[in-house]
Parts: sequence; structure tokens; C-alpha cells
Amino acid sequence: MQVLEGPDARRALTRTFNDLPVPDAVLARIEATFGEALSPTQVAERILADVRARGDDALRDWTERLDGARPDTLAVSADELAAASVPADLHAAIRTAIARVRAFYEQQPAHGFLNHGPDGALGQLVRPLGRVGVYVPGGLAPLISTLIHTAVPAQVAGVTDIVVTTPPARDGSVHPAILVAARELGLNQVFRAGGAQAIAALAYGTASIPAVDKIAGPGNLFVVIAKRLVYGQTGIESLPGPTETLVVADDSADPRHVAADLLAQAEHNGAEPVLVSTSRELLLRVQAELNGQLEALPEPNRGWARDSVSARMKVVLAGTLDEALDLANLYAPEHLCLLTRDPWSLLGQVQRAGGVFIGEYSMEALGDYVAGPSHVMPTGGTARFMSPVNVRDFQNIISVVGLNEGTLRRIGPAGATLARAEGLEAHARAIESRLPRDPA
Ligand SMILES: NC(=O)c1ccc[n+]([C@@H]2O[C@H](COP(=O)([O-])OP(=O)(O)OC[C@H]3O[C@@H](n4cnc5c(N)ncnc54)[C@H](O)[C@@H]3O)[C@@H](O)[C@H]2O)c1
Ligand SMILES: N[C@H](CO)Cc1c[nH]c[nH+]1
Ligand SMILES: [Zn+2]
Repeated sequence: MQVLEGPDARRALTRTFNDLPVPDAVLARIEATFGEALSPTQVAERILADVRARGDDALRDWTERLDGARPDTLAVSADELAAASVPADLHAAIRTAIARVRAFYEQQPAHGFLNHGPDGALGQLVRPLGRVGVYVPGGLAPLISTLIHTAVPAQVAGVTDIVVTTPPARDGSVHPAILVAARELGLNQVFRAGGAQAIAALAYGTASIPAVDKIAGPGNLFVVIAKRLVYGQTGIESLPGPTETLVVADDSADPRHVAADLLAQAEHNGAEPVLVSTSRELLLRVQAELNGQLEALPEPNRGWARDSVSARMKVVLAGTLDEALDLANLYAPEHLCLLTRDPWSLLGQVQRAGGVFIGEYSMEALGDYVAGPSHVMPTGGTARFMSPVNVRDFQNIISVVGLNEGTLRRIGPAGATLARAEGLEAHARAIESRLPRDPA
């Protein structure tokens, strides 16, 4: 285990989304699939251009090539949706998750205002977006919860037209629990498409899949890079890519729990686990725990988690908790987990993270499912300027200006003066045309 300290730790935790290293396994799969060494961006560009040009035919070809399935119909039929079923405990858990996430977002202030005062009226109208696309990852694992954690905030915002895409299994089916969750949410537009090809379909539209006003939801590198590339053609909520968890732990932390929390996220595709501790002793004990817990995982999870731990895990020894928090803010993790003697005392120092998980009973894995806030959170350092999925992502704001004559008289001259300072004479005259003329 290489333990980073001081400037080495700062260097290792400094990053931007644009220069994230691409895992060797991803590069190897690209070369095997495309027969040449391309970057994920070049791959995404190729797929986007092809789907834009050839629509559903391209979508079917890429789905066959990348997911090994060639579904006859891209849309999940109403009968298929109605027939989907899961064991009763899973069905109940889906309902619990929906209720918890809905109850959380119903508390988010998301209304506008319109103040009629002495100036006339000024305000903001808040309107739900028209049509929204929700990407549900399904490469390694069918992320049932992600559908809930993306669609519910959109519904709370008032969006009624929601289009869901998710990669199909090799037999062309969509996981029944995703269909049950869609049904519970009242969603009936579900399509079999994953990766960059799904993002292309949502952005440009195809004969089967309608173009949307905004695409939300997380995914692997190909998905988030494709989202960034289609931004402008359509909206995107953020760049929630391969997951990452930074645990800050002191000597009071239980190494079993620290290891469990790191491994829980390590089993996601391309995940990056980071441990920052003020205790060298704890780092050693967590390392031993990690090895033991890894070996106890079943396959394929063991393989997924081992890849993240061996290829990307970072271990940092900080001099103090202040330094630990400083490093966490620099890294701006998707998840920041505080496992220290007094975790609440650190909250004031948290500046940049997708979500902060405080203490023993708020493990991030619970946040993935039923805590309440959406688990769709910015990664790759983008938590410096982006936020977890929330109601505001699914609304637009329209400014309202309805001033009266008295206000025009009072503030009009300042407007005209600024217009002339900008060299914009027509602006100034438009303002002055409604001002009373100077009697002189
Ligand atoms: N940040 C968040 O909020 C958040 C939430 C949930 C999941 N995630 C992340 O979502 C990701 C899910 O990844 P996944 O791979 O399991 O599912 P995914 O659905 O994101 O990606 C699968 C798709 O990737 C495409 N693909 C795979 N290899 C390719 C290649 N070589 N070239 C072109 N396209 C290729 C295929 O089309 C496939 O359908 C994980 O990295 C996970 O951490 C993030
Ligand atoms: N931890 C992932 C990224 O926040 C979300 C997830 C879904 N299912 C399990 N985990
Ligand atoms: Zn997770």
C-alpha cells in the first residue's frame, strides 16, 4: 500500500473531469471493439454522428456490437411493462425508495415569486421542462435505484413527459425490476438503448425515441462524455460519471466499516476509492480489512471491486483533520464520508462534494437507495461547480418585468446613460421614447 502525504497527496488529489485518466481496461476494450486505439471521446463522437445520421438502424447496430443484443423493437411494449414482476420484498423496497426520495424532494424550495409593489411587478416564473430523458445504467449492474433517483426529482418539478433508456441484456430484455420501478413511477416510455448511442438518440431523436429537452442520469465514461458532447443540442443536468468515494477517518473509526464503505463503491465500474486518515495505524488496519473483505465477496463483484482498488485506490495520511478536509475539498468527491470521533464538527469545513455522509449510521450505500437525496451526483471534480440531481434541474426560470410609468421615469435615465456608454444608441432611444420630453 502506497501512502501519500503532503505535496504528493495534493498532487494525487488534484484533477479535472477533462483530464481524468482512462483505465487500461477501457482502452483495451476499445481497441478490441474498434480495431484501433481511440480515446473514449473519439468513440463517443463516432457513435453520436452515426446515430444522428442513421437513427434507429445505427442504434440497433451499436446495441448489437456493444451489448450483444439486437432487439426487434427498441420500445418496451405496454404489455411487457404491465407483465413485469419481482419478488414481493423487492417490490416493497422499490416503493420505499420512491416514497423516501419523493418526500425528500418535496421539501426543496422550487417555486417562483411575483412581487407587485410600488415599482410595478418583478418576479420569476418557474416552469417544468417539457420532455426529459433519464439514462439508467445497466452495463455491469442494472441500476434500478438510479431510475428512481433521477425520475422522482423530475416528477416533483412537474415534468410529465419522461423518456427512459437503459442497455438491454443479451437476450434483449430489460431487467424486470427496472420495469416495475417505471410502472410504479407511472412512466411508460422505456427504451432498450445504452451508452453513447442512447444519449445520441435522446439528443437528436430517432424514429423510435423522441428527442428530449434535457438528459439526466449517470453512466460510465462513454455515457458522460457523450452527454458533454451533446450539450447545446439538448440540456444536461451534470456529469455524473464513474463513482468515487472519499472517506475521512480518524483513529476512532472502525476499520471494518471504513473498508466496507470503500468496497461498496469500488464494485461500480471504474470507481475510485480514496481514504484519508490522520492515523497511520488505521490505514494499516483498513488495508488488512480490505484484503479480507475483498476475498469474501462473490464473483463477479470481487473482480469489479479488485479492479477499482488495485488500479485507482488512493491512500493518504493527513497531519490533522483540518488538512484532511482541505484535501477532500480539493478533490471535490462525489461522496464524502466522515467517520471520525465528532463528524458533525467537520461539517462547517465541507465546501465541495456531491454529498456528505456523516457518521456510522449514514453509510453511502444507504444513500444509494433509501436515505432520500438522489444518489446521482457529480464526479471527476465537477462537484466544484455542479450539484446532485435535484428539482431545479428539471425547471426553467422565466424573469418577469412589468414596471409602471413612475418607475420608468425614475430609472430610465440611468438605463439610457448605460446604453450610450456601451455605444448602443437605439437602446437609449427605446428607453427615452417613453420618457416625458424635457419641456426645454
Ligand atoms: N455519479 C453517479 O451519480 C452515478 C450513479 C450511478 C452510477 N454511476 C456510474 O455509472 C456507471 C455505470 O457503468 P456501466 O458500464 O455499468 O453501465 P452504463 O449503462 O453506464 O454503460 C454501459 C454501456 O456502455 C457502452 N460501452 C461499454 N464499453 C464500450 C466501449 N468499449 N465502447 C463504446 N461503448 C461502450 C455500451 O453501450 C453499454 O451499453 C458506473 O461507472 C457507475 O459508477 C454513477
Ligand atoms: N453509488 C452509485 C453512484 O452514486 C449509485 C448506485 C446505484 N446503485 C448502487 N449505487
Ligand atoms: Zn453505489
